[in-house]
Amino acid sequence: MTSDILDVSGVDVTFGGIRALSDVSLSVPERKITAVIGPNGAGKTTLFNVISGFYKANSGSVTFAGADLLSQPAHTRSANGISRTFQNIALFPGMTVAENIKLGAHAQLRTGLFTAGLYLGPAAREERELEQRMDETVIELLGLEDSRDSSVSGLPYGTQKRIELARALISAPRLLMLDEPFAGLPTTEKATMAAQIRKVVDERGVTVLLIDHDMESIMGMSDQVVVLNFGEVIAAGAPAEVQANPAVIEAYLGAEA
Ligand SMILES: Nc1ncnc2c1ncn2[C@@H]1O[C@H](COP(=O)(O)OP(=O)(O)OP(=O)(O)O)[C@@H](O)[C@H]1O
Repeated sequence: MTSDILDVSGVDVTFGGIRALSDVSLSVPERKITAVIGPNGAGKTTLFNVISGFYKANSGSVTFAGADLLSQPAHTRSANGISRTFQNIALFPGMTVAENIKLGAHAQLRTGLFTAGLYLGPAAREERELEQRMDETVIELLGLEDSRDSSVSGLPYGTQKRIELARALISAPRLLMLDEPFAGLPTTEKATMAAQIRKVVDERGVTVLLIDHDMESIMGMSDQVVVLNFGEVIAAGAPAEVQANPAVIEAYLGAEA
């Protein structure tokens, strides 16, 4: 049996006169893939930003593994076991793939980037352990062996997306939040990305919550789909169920009109 690892309940967010989220509730089952979809402006990014602690909710609660998240600042999410990627790739182009990935773990290192310069012994040991963990876990899992020591600039977009995924995974999160993992990918690479996200769930036991517009990828890979429209949840369930829901069809047809 699967239990829910994340519970969003009655969340309201307003910006001036705009109600970006209205009484939003959803549950994310552990070790499953949940996708949040909806037309442009539906509130998907706002929901991600509330869970991440970047936006304040006017009311409601977000509970992760039993802990109340909304009372904790954004920088505690990593320690809580939550990691995320962003809509636009934010890698350091002059650094290598491995260096970029390691940055994802530095919030967790005891010595940290700055104290590393002062206490070389423990820092060097921690760095070595981190490299080993990186090679054994994310590099191999995401098939980045060949580009490990290459500079990020010049690598194909699909590889850069995988590096972002690896950077979010190196901290061994329980919940991985992916903001548009399929955006900008050529069709041939979408299936690879979907398969790798599924691998992360099945082999590492990570729970995935993602936002995207790519219906084919989402419907093919998700265990649960939650649909937002004008800041409200209008449907939630298995992909086939959601696809056949008249309110969902109406929301998408309305958005195209
Ligand atoms: N920081 C902000 N200040 C003011 N309004 C905002 C802010 N962030 C979002 N909004 C508004 O809240 C609503 C929901 O926006 P949001 O970006 O969450 O939608 P979305 O579903 O992620 O859209 P898209 O698919 O286009 O990324 C929109 O009306 C948007 O203009």
